[in-house]
Amino acid sequence: MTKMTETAEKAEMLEMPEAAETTVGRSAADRSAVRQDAVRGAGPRKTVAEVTGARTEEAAGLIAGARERIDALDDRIIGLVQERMAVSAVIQEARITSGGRRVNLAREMEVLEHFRAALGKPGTTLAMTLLELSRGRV
Ligand SMILES: O=C(O)C(=O)C[C@]1(C(=O)O)C=C[C@@H](O)C=C1
Repeated sequence: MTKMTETAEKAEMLEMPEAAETTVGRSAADRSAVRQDAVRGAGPRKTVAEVTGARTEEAAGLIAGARERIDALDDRIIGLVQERMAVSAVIQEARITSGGRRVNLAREMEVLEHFRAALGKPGTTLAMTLLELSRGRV
C-alpha cells in the first residue's frame, strides 16, 4: 500500500500551509486538488487526508473516484425526482380540473408502503419527502 508522499505528510503534520501549497512531492490526487483550488480561487488548500479522511494515496484515489460516481448518481436521482414531480403535477391537475381534490391519501399510503417495503423506515421518510415535493405544484 502506497503511503502519502513524504513532503505531503510532513506539510500536514507540521501544519505548514506554505509547504502544502507547493505541488512538488505531491501525489497526482493532490496536484489535481491544487489545480481545482486554483480554478475556483480557493484559500489555503486542504490535504487529501482532510478532504477524504484517507491516510494512504491508494485509499484517497479510491474515495475520489467513488465520490465522482456518487455525484453522477445524485444528479440522476435529482433528475428523476424532478421528472416525478412533473408527472405528479399532471395527475393532480387532471383530478382538480375534473372537480376532484388535489390530494389522494389512499394513493399516498400505497406510495409510502412501496418505499417502506424496499428501504425500511427511512424509505417511508424518503417517500414523505417525495410526496411533499410533488404535492401542490399546480
Ligand atoms: O397518484 C396520484 O393520484 C397523485 O396525485 C400523485 C401523488 C404522488 O406524487 O405520488 C401526489 C399527490 C397525491 O396525494 C397522491 C400521489
